[in-house]
Amino acid sequence: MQSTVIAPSILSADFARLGEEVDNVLAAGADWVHFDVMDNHYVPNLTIGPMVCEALRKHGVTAPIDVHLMVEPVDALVPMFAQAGATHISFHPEASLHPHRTVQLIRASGCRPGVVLNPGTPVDVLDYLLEDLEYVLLMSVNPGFGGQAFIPSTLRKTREVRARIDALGKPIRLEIDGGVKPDNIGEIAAAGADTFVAGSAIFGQSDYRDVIARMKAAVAAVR
Ligand SMILES: O=C(CO)[C@H](O)[C@H](O)COP(=O)(O)O
Repeated sequence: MQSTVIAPSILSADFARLGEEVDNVLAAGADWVHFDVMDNHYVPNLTIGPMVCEALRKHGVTAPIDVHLMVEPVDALVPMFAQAGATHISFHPEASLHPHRTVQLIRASGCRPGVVLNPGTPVDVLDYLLEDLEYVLLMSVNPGFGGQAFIPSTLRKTREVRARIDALGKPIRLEIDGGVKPDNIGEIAAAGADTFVAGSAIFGQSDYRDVIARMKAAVAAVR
């Protein structure tokens, strides 16, 4: 079983104080930094690029940086993020002309590859990709914005992908992103997830340590 990872999404951080916000969530017990890249093309929003990732590394952040590319096309950004200090890079397979080649490119760039399934994307997209991945990211909201409600069918999809990973027998992480909160993270973990992205649930609270501890306790109670 993979260790539990809590990955705060900096989409909900105070961007005017980003370095300090990231320091604070990591000091409060977060494991990874989740870095949402939106291009106003693949998704109807615009966020941050490799320069901000590099700035976090220069600021002294040493934790894994989990870059979620909500962009189309994908490949040109992969080496840029690898160079900027990303450790994990995930992308939406329908946004790449050759998704398997993109997986190879991420690995060749020195990062861990993941693919992202939107709420309406069938799990079959994993058929010929899963064995070459380090993680699968299931979106539990439609991508583009923080603060949306968790879509319940994600639990069924989480169980389906968990079964595929277990059948393969490889240490592939199963990450869930969107509407994850202390009061639903337990059932998400029980469905088979081990890696949890949370934006508004963490950055919307004043006490990051308390909310991260409550999330980890809820996961530990079912794993
Ligand atoms: O990828 C995302 C949106 O596309 C965000 O990471 C996600 O929505 C997290 O925000 P919240 O926890 O507030 O739902």
